[in-house]
Amino acid sequence: MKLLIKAPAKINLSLDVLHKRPDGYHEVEMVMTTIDLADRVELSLLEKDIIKITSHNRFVPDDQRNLAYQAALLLKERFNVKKGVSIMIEKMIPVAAGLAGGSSDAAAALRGLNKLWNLGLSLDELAALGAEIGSDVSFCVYGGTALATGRGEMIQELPPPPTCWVVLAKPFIGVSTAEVYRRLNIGGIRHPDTEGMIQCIRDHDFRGVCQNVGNVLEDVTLDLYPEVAQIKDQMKRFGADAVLMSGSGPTVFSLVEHDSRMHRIYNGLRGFCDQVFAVRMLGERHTLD
Ligand SMILES: C[C@@](CO)(OP(=O)(O)O)[C@H](O)COP(=O)(O)OP(=O)(O)OC[C@H]1O[C@@H](n2ccc(N)nc2=O)[C@H](O)[C@@H]1O
Ligand SMILES: Nc1ncnc2c1ncn2[C@@H]1O[C@H](COP(=O)(O)OP(=O)(O)O)[C@@H](O)[C@H]1O
Repeated sequence: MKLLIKAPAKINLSLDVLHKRPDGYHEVEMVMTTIDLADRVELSLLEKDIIKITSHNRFVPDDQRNLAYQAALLLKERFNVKKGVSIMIEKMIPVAAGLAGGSSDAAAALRGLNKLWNLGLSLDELAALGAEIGSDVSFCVYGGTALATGRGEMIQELPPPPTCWVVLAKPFIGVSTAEVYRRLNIGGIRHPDTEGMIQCIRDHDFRGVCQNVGNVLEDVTLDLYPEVAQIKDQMKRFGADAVLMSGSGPTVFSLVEHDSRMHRIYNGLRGFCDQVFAVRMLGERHTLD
């Protein structure tokens, strides 16, 4: 038996850090949404009791470091599964980009293996297991749009944001999330208006959403990699309605209402950056079918 699961990337429309916790993680408030840029995760049932990972992308680990492997191992150990799985990841999401590609692969593995191994778990149960793998995995289990709090694993569903284009550009650098959090000067943070963002999403107010985007990790990554600031400037010059770095970066995204501007930004950035995408947001949450 084989299953093909779509594992979409996320962007952070707003990302705030409230304080550093005693466990070393940071307490966050993030408005996140999934976009139509997705890895394809193919799961094949193996009678032999092994987890096998393959991917054609040389940046994707093919062993226990892979978050999808960790998802399979967690389910096997927790529910005493004696069957195996072969996981093939067709990577479309840039790696170490602030787009939660690895977390989304893990979430897809959780959703798919629930079916392949007949575990009968709910999305809430899968999301709780996902939190054991990484802070972004719970959100990726549900997909859609949400407010994420705690260290990112506490998820409250939100309605989809107003329809627009999302143009993404990733420079040829990878960013360490741990390092970006470590370098953050919590005392100097200018906090985004998370409540304002949520209200604008509820009101279908595109201008308001654009005015309320904000990411407190942006300055840290901009200091480390000036090319991220250059991409932001380019997107603004080409007429983006809003421009922000996603997560810990280095991917920058712009929100764009009109098709003609989307084309202008996409074409302008392609000469400047190695990975550029123009996609829609995915409004709906995943379902267990
Ligand atoms: C910044 C964000 C925003 O969505 O995404 P990315 O840029 O990774 O996509 C997330 O907070 C990243 O989530 P994720 O990448 O799952 O983080 P984890 O694997 O749990 O943690 C990696 C490291 O980041 C730091 N970390 C992560 C989350 C958090 N709330 N506080 C932290 O301090 C910790 O040092 C941890 O060791
Ligand atoms: N399935 C996976 N896809 C991509 N990277 C993975 C995966 N599993 C583990 N990793 C590791 O996780 C790191 C962060 O990758 P990724 O999830 O793409 O970025 P981010 O945390 O910035 O959203 C990578 O450097 C890679 O070594």
